[in-house]
Amino acid sequence: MIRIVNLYKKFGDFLALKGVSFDVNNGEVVGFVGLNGAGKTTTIKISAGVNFPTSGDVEIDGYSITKDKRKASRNVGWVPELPNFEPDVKALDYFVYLAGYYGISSQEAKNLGKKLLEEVGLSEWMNVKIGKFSQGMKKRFALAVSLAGNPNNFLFDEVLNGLDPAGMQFFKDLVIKMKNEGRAILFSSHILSEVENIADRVVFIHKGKIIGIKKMEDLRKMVSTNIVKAVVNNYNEALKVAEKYGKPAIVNGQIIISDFKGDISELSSELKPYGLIEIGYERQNLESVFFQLISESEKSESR
Ligand SMILES: Nc1ncnc2c1ncn2[C@@H]1O[C@H](COP(=O)(O)OP(=O)(O)OP(=O)(O)O)[C@@H](O)[C@H]1O
Repeated sequence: MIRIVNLYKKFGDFLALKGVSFDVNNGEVVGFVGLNGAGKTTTIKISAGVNFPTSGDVEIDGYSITKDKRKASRNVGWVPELPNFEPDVKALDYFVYLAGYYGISSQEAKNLGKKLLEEVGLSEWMNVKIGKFSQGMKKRFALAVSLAGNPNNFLFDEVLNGLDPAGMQFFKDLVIKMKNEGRAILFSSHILSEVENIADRVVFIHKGKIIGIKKMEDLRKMVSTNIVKAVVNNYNEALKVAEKYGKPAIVNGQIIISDFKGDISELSSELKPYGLIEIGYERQNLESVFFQLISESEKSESR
């Protein structure tokens, strides 16, 4: 189990994490979703023990990553967004070297490396230098390394980014397998629909704060069809009009009215004086639910 407790992280004067707390239970996949720069990687690096929090802590199966780092980090595997390995070393040799950190002897590591590199689809590449690997192959290699200590908890940071469809399916299938084995998995993405078929719950982060924790089934229920989108010149006045028709918010320079009630042609006439450019029903998808949460959080922030 991964327990993230009130994490704060400062980079100079910039507060990148502002009290991040949530749990990932055993046998659960938690999607960790936020826009670029939201704080996902910072949270994950702290949880992996490769970065320190300014305050707060992460417990991995009860071990504190700040006070009992050795035990905690042994129990967590981490697949980074952009794995960075020594380019001139062959995959299997590198695996043996890295497995040394887990206290695995070199003969044992060699056998384990062969098995794990095969499992992640790199059997043909064991004696090839990592510098020759594509980004997707580096992620598979990072996965093999993270499996070396057979940890019960995993952190996947934007692993699907830049992968081909076969690579994406490989990682998704693996995550489901790990979940069924009872492991705790935190899986970050900036695209909610990417985690749709694997996550049990989704933790939304925005500007260093958790802005919502939702069960996947509840998120699906939120995807309704009664959404209207309008583009106007004068947003402030148009917003007041839109309030009569539902719950409006400005998202990406558009007025998005959720829970829309009424007649769209009447609204269209009412918005004309405010420079109406475009209006129509929005095909609602999971991503609009994500943007809705962001816009609600921005609104409450400005209050
Ligand atoms: N080493 C650092 N020094 C200064 N600022 C940093 C550093 N690392 C991250 N930040 C800042 O902290 C914020 C959160 O960054 P982080 O990488 O955690 O976001 P993210 O959600 O993972 O985004 P992305 O999807 O782009 O990776 C950003 O504003 C980023 O610029």
